[in-house]
Amino acid sequence: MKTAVIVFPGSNCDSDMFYAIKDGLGEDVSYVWHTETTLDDYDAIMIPGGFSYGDYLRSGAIARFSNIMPAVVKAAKAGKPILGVCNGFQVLLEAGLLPGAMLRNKELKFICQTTPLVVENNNTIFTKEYEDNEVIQVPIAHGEGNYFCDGRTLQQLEENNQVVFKYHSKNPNGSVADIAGIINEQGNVLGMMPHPERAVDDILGNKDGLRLFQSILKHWRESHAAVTS
Ligand SMILES: NC(=O)CC[C@H](N)C(=O)O
Repeated sequence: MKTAVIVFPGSNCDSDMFYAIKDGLGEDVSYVWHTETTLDDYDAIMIPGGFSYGDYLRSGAIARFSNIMPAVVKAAKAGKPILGVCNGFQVLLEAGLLPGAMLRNKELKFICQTTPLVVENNNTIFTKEYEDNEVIQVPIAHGEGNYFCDGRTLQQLEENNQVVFKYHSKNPNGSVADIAGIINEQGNVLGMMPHPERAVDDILGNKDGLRLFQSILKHWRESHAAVTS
């Protein structure tokens, strides 16, 4: 599986994502600078965390107009797995690839801590390696993680099982319905505020994030085998 990690000016979790794929998963991975215009060579696309364009206007609002974004939209339409973590989630929202918007944390403070999450939907290409309703520990690190959408959108998200992760026991940022991560209707674009790439090795404290990447790889291997057999 060939994975692209998109890099914008101000991305700062690109190396974490790169090594989660390279060392954690043992798969081929490349950085792709935001001025590039194609992702055709890649099987999976990662949009990492950080402060793209300094979070000016709104987090992700400028990165969303980068040259690489039409290729991200094309990959999304083609059904390739696309994972946006933290600032990556914010970019996906701004690009309209996921519904809703991100507000500043309720307490108006940047929060950096390991946080328990519930796997609300383990029937996705990103979460097959988790148990349903499993509680996992994943770090968060954000100032704008207060996910918001209107009531109708929330109802649709809940009805379609598009809420993939919720905060468990304590909501750190005030997000609607304790949402920590959502997937698109097609099931191939996941945005989440917590950082699974920071939980892929015992030396980082835990490996609960690794199974997310293993799920993507398993899905890719299964669909690849189906195509070639
Ligand atoms: N770690 C990150 O991606 C930070 C996200 C973001 N720019 C924020 O603070 O809200």
